Amino acid sequence: MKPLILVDENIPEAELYFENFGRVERFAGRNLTAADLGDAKALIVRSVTKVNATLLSASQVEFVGTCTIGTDHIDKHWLTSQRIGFSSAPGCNANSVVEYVIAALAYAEVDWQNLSFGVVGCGNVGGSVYRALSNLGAEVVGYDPLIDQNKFPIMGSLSDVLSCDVICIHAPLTRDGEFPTQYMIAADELMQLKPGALLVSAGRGAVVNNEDLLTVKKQRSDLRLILDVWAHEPWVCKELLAQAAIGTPHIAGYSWDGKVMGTRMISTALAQFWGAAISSEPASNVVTPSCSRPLPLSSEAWQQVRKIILQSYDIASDDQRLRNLVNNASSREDVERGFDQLRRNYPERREFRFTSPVDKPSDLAARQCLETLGFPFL
Ligand SMILES: NC(=O)C1=CN([C@@H]2O[C@H](COP(=O)(O)OP(=O)(O)OC[C@H]3O[C@@H](n4cnc5c(N)ncnc54)[C@H](O)[C@@H]3O)[C@@H](O)[C@H]2O)C=CC1
Ligand SMILES: O=C(O)C(=O)[C@H](O)COP(=O)(O)O
Repeated sequence: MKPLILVDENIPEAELYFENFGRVERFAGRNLTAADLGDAKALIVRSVTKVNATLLSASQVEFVGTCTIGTDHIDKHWLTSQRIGFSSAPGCNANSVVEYVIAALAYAEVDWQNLSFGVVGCGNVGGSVYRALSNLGAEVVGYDPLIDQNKFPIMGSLSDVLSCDVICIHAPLTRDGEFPTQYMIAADELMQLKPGALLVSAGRGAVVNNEDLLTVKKQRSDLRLILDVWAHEPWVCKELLAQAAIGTPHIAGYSWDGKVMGTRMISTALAQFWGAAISSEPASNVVTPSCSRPLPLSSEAWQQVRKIILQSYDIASDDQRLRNLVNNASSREDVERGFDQLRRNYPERREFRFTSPVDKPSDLAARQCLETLGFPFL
């Protein structure tokens, strides 16, 4: 009999990608316990399942895969000590997060052309955001003390980044090492932000101290917030959400293409671990942003671009669904349950390169800009 592979219910296409080398059974990620593991040989999770000795020490699991970029929910040292195989899916939904940021800017009517952007964490996600914004003609500075400082044209200190018009946070959640990120953006950092600054938080909620954020935002009505991640998920603070220009339930990386890429990358890793045949082309994180810098956009052309971006990704609906949930919930449990439901039932969102706008904009610069973003006009 084929080995049992337990797969989170929120991982699409698992049957397609895993069933030729195992029996797939689904589980609800947030509630998985040691007693549910049975004779599973592989466990495939998302970020809501804490994988550690408590969950696995009495199990037969020999491989853990997470169809996510982030790994802060996994005790990797313990897995290594037990010789349990492990793989994450680096970069699988990086392009989805880039498109989230672009759609959020479009929805908030932030014309990126003459603004300065600071990117905290310049890995697969932050690096792609950096390149996408530079390609669109924005001025970008990165802060990432752990990478080669020549990797991007302009790197600076955290203060340099905090002095920009827009600050995009894409650092992972870490609690140790020389540069831990937990609460790295707290009251002092928030008070440094320039008047009218816009903060985009799409890494992990606890990189930003949410209590400080609420306090500072109440004192500084000039600041604008775009929040996809929350320090105490699945709970969302109603007061903080009310202060956000855009608030979404941790779905920046939830394009259909990004999620399926995660499934494919982990099925490839498991097949390699077991020496099984791979059921599809080997997966990679495919998107290479174009390097051409488009022509400057007139304000009318920018509006054409904005409209097409928002037709492709209706971020307003993501924001509205979260507000409906949080504003109508009668208890903390309601919010937590609803948050997970919004994520489980997330609509199929295709990336820009798979959506053909109905109207081709008449303006050449608008068309070039959209092509730079990946829209397939030609
Ligand atoms: N909102 C969402 O839906 C999603 C959120 N994420 C989050 O974004 C994080 C980043 O993703 P990737 O870029 O793909 O990861 P990555 O591992 O490729 O890059 C992370 C970068 O952050 C840098 N970094 C670490 N500590 C730092 C610090 N103290 N200050 C500044 N930079 C620091 C690292 O050097 C690295 O270059 C993930 O760990 C995950 O938590 C990822 C995908 C979707
Ligand atoms: O890849 C990551 O890291 C993410 O944050 C995911 O996009 C979030 O997905 P879940 O694993 O929390 O469903």
